[in-house]
Amino acid sequence: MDKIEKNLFLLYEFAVNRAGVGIHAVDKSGRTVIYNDKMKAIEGFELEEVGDRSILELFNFDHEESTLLKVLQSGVEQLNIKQTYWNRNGNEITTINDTYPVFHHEELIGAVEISRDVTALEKFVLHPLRKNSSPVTFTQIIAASEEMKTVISTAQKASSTKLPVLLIGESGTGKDLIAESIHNELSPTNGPFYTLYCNRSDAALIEKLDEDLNMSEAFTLFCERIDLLSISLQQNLYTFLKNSVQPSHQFIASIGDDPVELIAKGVLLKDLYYFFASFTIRVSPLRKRKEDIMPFIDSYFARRKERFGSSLEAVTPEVEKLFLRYDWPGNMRELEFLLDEVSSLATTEAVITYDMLPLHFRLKSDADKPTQAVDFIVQPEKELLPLDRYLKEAEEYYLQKAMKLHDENITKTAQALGMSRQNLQYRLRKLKNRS
Ligand SMILES: Nc1ncnc2c1ncn2[C@@H]1O[C@H](COP(=O)(O)OP(=O)(O)OP(=O)(O)O)[C@@H](O)[C@H]1O
Repeated sequence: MDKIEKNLFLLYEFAVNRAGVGIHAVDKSGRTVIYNDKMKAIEGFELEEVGDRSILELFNFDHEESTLLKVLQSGVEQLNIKQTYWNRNGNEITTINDTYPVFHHEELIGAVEISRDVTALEKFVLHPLRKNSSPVTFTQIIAASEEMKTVISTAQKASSTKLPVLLIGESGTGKDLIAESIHNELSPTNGPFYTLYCNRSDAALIEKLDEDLNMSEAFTLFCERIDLLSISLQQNLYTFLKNSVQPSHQFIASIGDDPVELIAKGVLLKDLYYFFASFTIRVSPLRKRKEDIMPFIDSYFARRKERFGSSLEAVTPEVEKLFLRYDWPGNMRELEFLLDEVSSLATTEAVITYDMLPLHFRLKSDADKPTQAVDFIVQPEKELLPLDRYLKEAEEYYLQKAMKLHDENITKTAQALGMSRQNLQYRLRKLKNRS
């Protein structure tokens, strides 16, 4: 490389690494030649792990499953392909990908994938019922169970003291909703409500908090899932919080598990825990307060009717029984997604019947009735599924069970299933995209 070319290369390299989109380029044999910083953040790989390795080897998938390879083979671009998956660090990511073949003098020399991380946007779009409506208040939180009633009354007390609050609960139990309700209950009212999505925060973002938050106006800062930040970023966050404490600001954080265990495992900084722990609110998983299920469904139908004129207003007793028996590992979020899925397919129906439930849910929720599994698969009165669809559903069911058995640990599950970690992760990601 002469000097001009070398300088140009350095400039390109600089630009590629500062780009706000993920860039992954492979040469014509499928070997990775460019893997920029944003792509590393999205997928959770390091260049050393990816560089000079074929993507087939890296992700352990078949030719037809990789868009980069598809494009290499066909020479045809693939645009706007949306993917949602868990990256290598266990974070759920949604990207929109454009993949292009690259030609030089009409000869194909490689392919480039450009990924836009739309995770935050997706989060916004996925909750149109909530985000487009008026600010969240305690009255919108379904609390039929004694557990949730206690949560609400403790949260109301917290908002009257303005002390920092720590919300503890599994994913999807409603911690965000409670945080926003505390903010909207404050008196006098606070200015803006900021959410720091810790599972997507990088060092720069935490450093920028100082610049981004206007310290002179009263605000609420909700640090969502601080346990997902690295310990060094938790330390940075703690330093920032300590220096910005003012009586007018409200600080709230959430974590996904018991703090004592998280501290013992070394994933939660003790100082940060103590900062928020003045008011600790534990939100039980939905399986421990099933009284909230049916009232939530009623309120879901009412909101849908009001916003979209939907005709749905009930579920059959059979579906109700199934919902009350099922454990809802994804809590209210899982129930809400399921209702979204069923409602989007409904036309004029007023009642959700068992047949309207998606197959993946029927398989999961019938899991505790193994003796009926065979009857369920082949029922004389129902049409048989095409084999490939059935196999896909069975794969999803089996992988989910295996993950649950190994506490959602990908490495252990992959070992048990006799496959590589990347292969399992890739399959889970693919199933997620289908659902
Ligand atoms: N008690 C409830 N009443 C009404 N809606 C609820 C309730 N609990 C949860 N939801 C709804 O379920 C979805 C998930 O809730 P939310 O995002 O608050 O959960 P979370 O505990 O903060 O999850 P994560 O830890 O993954 O951030 C949201 O759409 C929320 O509106």
